[in-house]
Amino acid sequence: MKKRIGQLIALIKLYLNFSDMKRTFTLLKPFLYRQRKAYAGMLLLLFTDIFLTIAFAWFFGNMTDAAVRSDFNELRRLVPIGVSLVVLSIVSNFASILIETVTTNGLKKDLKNHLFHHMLRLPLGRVTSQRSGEIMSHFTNDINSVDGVVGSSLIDLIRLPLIYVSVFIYLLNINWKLSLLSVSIAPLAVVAGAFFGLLLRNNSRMIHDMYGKINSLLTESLQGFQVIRSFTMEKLIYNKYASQNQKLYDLELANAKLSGWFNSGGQIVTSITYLVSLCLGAYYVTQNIITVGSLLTFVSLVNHLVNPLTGLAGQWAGFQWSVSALERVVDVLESPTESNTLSAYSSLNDEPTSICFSEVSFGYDENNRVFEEFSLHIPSGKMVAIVGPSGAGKSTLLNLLQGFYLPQKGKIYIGGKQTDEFTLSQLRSSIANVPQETFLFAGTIKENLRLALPNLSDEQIITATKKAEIYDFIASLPDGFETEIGERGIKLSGGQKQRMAIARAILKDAPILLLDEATSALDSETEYYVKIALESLMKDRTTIVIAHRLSTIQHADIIVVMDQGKVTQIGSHEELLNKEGLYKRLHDLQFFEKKEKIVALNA
Ligand SMILES: Nc1ncnc2c1ncn2[C@@H]1O[C@H](COP(=O)(O)OP(=O)(O)OP(=O)(O)O)[C@@H](O)[C@H]1O
Repeated sequence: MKKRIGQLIALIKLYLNFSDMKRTFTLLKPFLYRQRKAYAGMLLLLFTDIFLTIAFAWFFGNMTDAAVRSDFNELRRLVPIGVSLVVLSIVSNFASILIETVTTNGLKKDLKNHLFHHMLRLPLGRVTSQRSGEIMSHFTNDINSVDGVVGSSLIDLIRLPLIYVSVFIYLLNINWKLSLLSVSIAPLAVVAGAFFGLLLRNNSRMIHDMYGKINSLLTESLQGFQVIRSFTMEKLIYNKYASQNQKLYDLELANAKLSGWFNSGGQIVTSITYLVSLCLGAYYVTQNIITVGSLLTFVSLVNHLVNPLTGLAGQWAGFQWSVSALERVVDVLESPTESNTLSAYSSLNDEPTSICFSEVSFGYDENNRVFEEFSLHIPSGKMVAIVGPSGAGKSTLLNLLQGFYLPQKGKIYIGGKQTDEFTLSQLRSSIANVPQETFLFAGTIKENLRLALPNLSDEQIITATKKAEIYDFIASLPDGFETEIGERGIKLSGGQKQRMAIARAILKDAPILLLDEATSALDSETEYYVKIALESLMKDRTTIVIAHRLSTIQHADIIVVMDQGKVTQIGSHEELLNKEGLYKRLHDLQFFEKKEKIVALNA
């Protein structure tokens, strides 16, 4: 019981905390402003709507009175007015639908573009720390839930009170006692609305979170489909999905019940008001206090007294639904980006350039450092190989150099200039990277190769693929360079993907070349030829090579041995072999392993 009261108090505090709403509207302000013309149109239609509401009630009452009096002249005068009102109503409805689409869908489109623009500029760590399904649900579910705070919902915040006041004033003129009695029920509707809004907001928040979770599960299931198959996880993953779906269903059901109660409450208030006005009004007619027409005008307008109140409360509920979705989007949009503009290729210079890490300290999380005061100088145009055990920080070094992460301490220099003197576009355009895992986009082979540089000619592409030893394979395909390779390049083998990545690096033609296990997926023969191509590519470039197989880096100008984020040895292959240390141990291990394999094959 105590716990429940505590929960309720926490909920009320949350509800009365308007900072989320403030954040949401700060986010929406420029997008609403962009639709200002449409909103001006909506305001115009709003006054037309109020005019039509009262005019129809007036028309209805006057027609009735004229009929009761058998006044044909009056009827003849009224009919064209009625027709005009109907025409105006049709035009205004059509315009409302059109303007509603412009404001709501236009805003959603702009907001989605803005979110994607922002997401593309977020630091890598921020994006990779969130599950991709969660991010997807911002675009699919969260932004699409914006309807409660924009378009007609926003205008309703003005429209409903205005209708309320206008109708009330008009009804006062008919009979003030009847009018006052009709509005006496108003506070009940307001209190009920506020209470249901409170419950709905909390539920809405949980529903949006659940959408995010389910989206994540679905995305991961598709991405890891092969793993699911090989570990026979189908039943497990299905049960997880079904259970999350059940939770979503329960939450949505609870929401529906709340909305149901809320609507029924509104209906009760409306019906009571209607019945009371009708009974009392009928009595006034019998006493000749008001005419039959006035009574009809009154009862047809009295709904507009209660509806704005229940409508406002309903608006409030929709508002809560939207705010709870948009605050998830605001969380992303408030994350600082690494640049103000979207990066695009920006050539710096083709000259080989030196690289220097000076007392760099870095950890993916502050308390868990990968590097502590790490320093390394790589002379311009040289090939440096980095070896060391798994987890030593080799790939992290390449991540830092490309500005994917920023060091917590220390500096990185390229050609004597600190990296933050370059724009991120310049920095990344001057580096060609062949990562450990090749990512290819769904599309054709040519489209994937064209990513390397803008305006590549077909000849350049053919030459690069020949150097990367992938041309013959591409030429053997029925569609050649136009072959679709599937999502993530699923239709290519690991070695083929790796050669595509090498071809891309050749095409990029950047002064710095990073090769992270770039030939690990190739068979010995292909590796031999690809290495020849890479060696010619390395000429006049500063190259960092990460390799586990020491046989592939024996000709490196400098070999750096890393262990636990520190340089433990540095020198040429021969120098390091003549010293006791990690390099010699790794070399001996690999050498004997190879020898054992040859002996086994010969046996
Ligand atoms: N995105 C990340 N977030 C958090 N920690 C990470 C991330 N990437 C790597 N690490 C951690 O940083 C350390 C260094 O990883 P890194 O990938 O640089 O090692 P490596 O020497 O390249 O290893 P390998 O030879 O296995 O590729 C490891 O302890 C790893 O767990």
